[in-house]
Amino acid sequence: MVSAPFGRVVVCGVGLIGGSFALALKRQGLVREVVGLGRSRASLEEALSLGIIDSISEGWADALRAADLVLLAMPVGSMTAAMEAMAPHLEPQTLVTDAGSTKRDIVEGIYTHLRAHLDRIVPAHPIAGAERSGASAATADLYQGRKVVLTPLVENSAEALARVREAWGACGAELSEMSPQEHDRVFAAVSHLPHLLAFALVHDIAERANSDELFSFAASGFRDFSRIASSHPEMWRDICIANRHALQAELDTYLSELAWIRALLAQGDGPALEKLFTDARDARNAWLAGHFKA
Ligand SMILES: NC(=O)c1ccc[n+]([C@@H]2O[C@H](COP(=O)([O-])OP(=O)(O)OC[C@H]3O[C@@H](n4cnc5c(N)ncnc54)[C@H](O)[C@@H]3O)[C@@H](O)[C@H]2O)c1
Ligand SMILES: O=C(O)C(=O)C[C@]1(C(=O)O)C=C[C@@H](O)C=C1
Repeated sequence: MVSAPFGRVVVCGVGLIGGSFALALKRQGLVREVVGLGRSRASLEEALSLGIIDSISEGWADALRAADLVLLAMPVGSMTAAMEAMAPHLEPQTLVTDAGSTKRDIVEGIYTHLRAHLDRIVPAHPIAGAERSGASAATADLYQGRKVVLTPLVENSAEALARVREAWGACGAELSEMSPQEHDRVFAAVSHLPHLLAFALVHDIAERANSDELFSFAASGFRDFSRIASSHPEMWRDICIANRHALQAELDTYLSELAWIRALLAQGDGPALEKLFTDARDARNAWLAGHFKA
């Protein structure tokens, strides 16, 4: 239950994630106007024509005037600069959240550039998305029934935290909280590594002399494994660089697993291979059925 509407909401980076947030709040009747801010005039015009935003702002000074809530939804590598630019214009009533896929770097940026506003900046990460990007991919129900992880700052006021929880909750999300460190470790394993592997496999196939032949026979197994290699390269560059330490650790663990599997193949050890596949299938099926400790 949301206690009061948000009035003026500013979305910086009106793509899949920012656009879906705006549409969800609009559908709930929780916002009087959504102001869009971004890097590309053409994509903001598109968001305007799709009814995702109500106006385009030329800069932070104009956008932040009487703003109730700001969502930062551009690639994580651009967020720190945005924080620096917005700092002089942030008014005392304005709440800020973000949608960045990494959290340690975002929290570091907040402490560097928005120190005077720590009570009301609540970092977040919606665990929902797609390989598609841009305003035209945005939908009002993207967050419905999906998780949003908040990494609140100790300085957050109870009221600010409650209001930001209300905003994401109104989008239909289930909320949880963790530290930025834990967040980045968890998502290195279950989001960032899988994307890296998908990009790597497709890149490897594409670079081969007989890639046309290989692609011509690739079917649904390849399609399922590689779907996320259609994701936005800039976004994933930024995520991988921001979380590179945790990601390298995950990559090392994965390389050990591959080395073990390679050894089983070299030994022709069918039973061990079958056990590994059975364990993996059982684990995935249990995950699909929601059988895991929360
Ligand atoms: N796509 C996903 O599955 C997903 C899921 C959860 C979180 N995220 C995070 O959400 C953010 C946005 O991702 P998306 O999928 O909406 O990407 P997107 O490409 O659909 O949208 C990003 C928007 O930001 C704009 N932009 C780029 N650089 C900018 C800058 N310096 N200043 C202002 N605007 C800028 C782009 O023009 C674009 O409109 C990223 O931080 C990403 O890590 C993405
Ligand atoms: O569904 C997809 O295409 C996604 O990649 C979404 C996904 C993920 O599950 O890894 C990607 C990045 C995010 O930060 C959160 C969600």
